[in-house]
Amino acid sequence: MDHQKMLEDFKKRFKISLLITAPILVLSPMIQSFFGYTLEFTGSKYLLFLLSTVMFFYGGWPFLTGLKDELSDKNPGMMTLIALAISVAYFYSGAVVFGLEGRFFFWELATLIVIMLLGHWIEMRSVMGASQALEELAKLMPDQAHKIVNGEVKEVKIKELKKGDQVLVKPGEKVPADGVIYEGDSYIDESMLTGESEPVERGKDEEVIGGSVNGDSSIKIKIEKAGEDSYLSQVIEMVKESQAAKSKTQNFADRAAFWLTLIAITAGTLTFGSWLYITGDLAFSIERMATVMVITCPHALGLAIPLVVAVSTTLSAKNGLLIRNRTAFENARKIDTVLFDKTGTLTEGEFGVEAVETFTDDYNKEEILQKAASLEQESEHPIANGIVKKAKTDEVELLKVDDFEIMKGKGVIGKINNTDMKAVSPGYLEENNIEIPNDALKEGPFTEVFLLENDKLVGMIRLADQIRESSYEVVKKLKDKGIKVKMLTGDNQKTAEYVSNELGLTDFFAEVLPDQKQQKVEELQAEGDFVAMTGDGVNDAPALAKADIGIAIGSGTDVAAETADIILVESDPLDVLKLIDFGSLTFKKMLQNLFWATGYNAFAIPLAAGVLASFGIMISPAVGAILMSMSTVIVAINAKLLKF
Ligand SMILES: Nc1ncnc2c1ncn2[C@@H]1O[C@H](COP(=O)(O)OP(=O)(O)OP(=O)(O)O)[C@@H](O)[C@H]1O
Ligand SMILES: [Cu+]
Repeated sequence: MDHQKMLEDFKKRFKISLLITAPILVLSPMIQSFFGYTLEFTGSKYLLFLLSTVMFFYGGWPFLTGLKDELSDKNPGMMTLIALAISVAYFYSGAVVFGLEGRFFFWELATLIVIMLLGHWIEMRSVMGASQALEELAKLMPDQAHKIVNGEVKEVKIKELKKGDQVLVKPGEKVPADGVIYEGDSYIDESMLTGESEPVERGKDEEVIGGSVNGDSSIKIKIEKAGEDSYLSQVIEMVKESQAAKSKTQNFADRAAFWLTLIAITAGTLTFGSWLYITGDLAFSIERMATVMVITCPHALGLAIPLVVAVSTTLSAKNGLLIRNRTAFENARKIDTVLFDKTGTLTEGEFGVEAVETFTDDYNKEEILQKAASLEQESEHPIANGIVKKAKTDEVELLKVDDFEIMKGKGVIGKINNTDMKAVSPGYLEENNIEIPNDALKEGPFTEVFLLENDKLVGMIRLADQIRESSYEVVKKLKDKGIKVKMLTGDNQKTAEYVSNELGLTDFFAEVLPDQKQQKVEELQAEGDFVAMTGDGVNDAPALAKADIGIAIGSGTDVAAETADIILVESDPLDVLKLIDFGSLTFKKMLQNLFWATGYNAFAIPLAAGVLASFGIMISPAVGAILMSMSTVIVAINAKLLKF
């Protein structure tokens, strides 16, 4: 049954049970003596029994079936407790009707069931409120889109959109799917998707995400990803998965709920035994036992963590933190070292060519660029992109390359006109004892690529990458928190040192080959550090997987960073701070909820057991039920109060 139906069911059962409770109260001897009237006629006690039977089976049904489910799962919990309590009350009273010495519990039974139903109904509403957060995400998608067919605008349902369709997005409307603008430009508000507070300007050939809100001018977009492939659908899917998966904290809470149930049954039985021994009053002892079982019901405990999870994962997703592994996220408070990848993480990862040099008379500068760019055509590396881009703007013709190969972390290799050519790092030159010309390596955010012909150095291209504006802030703030900030890069010592000094890093590791990054993480872990690794996810995958917390900086709509625990959608290193703060906050909420849910038993159980009976303080099973429902509602409200 889905939640909405269950909610309706509880409501109906509550109302009908409430109606049946009225005559039960009127017919109950105890109520009568309290109000000083007598209503007894032949068979009146059988009528009372009949009404209570209806009450027990109709009103108590959700709890009785719950008992069956829990026992067949071998996981006794709150339904078991409630079912036990009402069964004891019902069968004992029934026995009294048919001759056993004692008194009836019918009115207690009725009020207990009514309050339990009401409590679970209210609870469910709070619970649904908290878990509705995910539906809010789904609601970000509009229902309709204006598709452009042969120049005419046609209204279509979102579901009908396919890759390649052209749609018009009017001012103020939501973008219906992920796509690329082919006409117009506008400011796009992505705050609901990524947490980026300022609208961003997007023009021709730039990407827009489905669910974001168009600013004040019309744009036309060509759809790249619609339906299930769209960014938003993937995010929702991911949030669902991470909500369904259990974190360590969740497992702990589940175990605690199980133990609490056992404690409740034990405490109930002990209470029963003790009172029976002390007073010899069977009825009184049963009432105390039922109250203990009801009040100890671990309902709040069962919900303490899932409610926080529901709120937390959705809030994170809305703010551009996609959580794939919740245990890692909840561990964010433990981070004492953050390891950043350099290129594309601390720096923009967009290389511009600063200078082209030639070291021989056989080549002019343009030829150096031409050969290098030709080699780099096939590579996806940001350095390669920078070089190829420069060649294109300079309108340099690119040559055909044979036997192209990538030397990971070192450069590229290939044949041009049957001559071996390489574009490589300074590290490669050192390894092969090729002398690097004086002054070739310049101080600054520069990366040099050397061109070799038949292993002879012929030229060089110097590229520059910018340090991200926000890197300065994130390093400072992390250090203020007492967290060590280190950098890992495949780039050369000199560049790494420059960036490290600029940013004020704790430490850095340069010329680390892609397959050594993971080892570095291990080394730090061996020193006892709890390491968060932040990288762009492409060549950092093993290191991300190895780190205690792997954080991928996914650019734009790329959600597919498979090995990371957490993905930062905005590609902003500052989000690492948000992650640590929000992760710690989420964990704190969970602890608070666990405390509320378990701690309240410390006073509730003795109270219910009648420890204060000699002071005249004693609560009925129904009041016990009110208290137990209240503790659940408090837990739900506390979860809902979580703020990003
Ligand atoms: N396609 C390429 N062309 C030329 N040189 C390359 C190429 N790919 C890698 N290199 C050289 O190898 C070095 C290390 O590259 P690698 O991909 O391991 O690190 P990176 O991605 O540049 O830096 P980071 O580790 O900070 O992300 C580069 O700095 C560059 O000198
Ligand atoms: Cu409960």
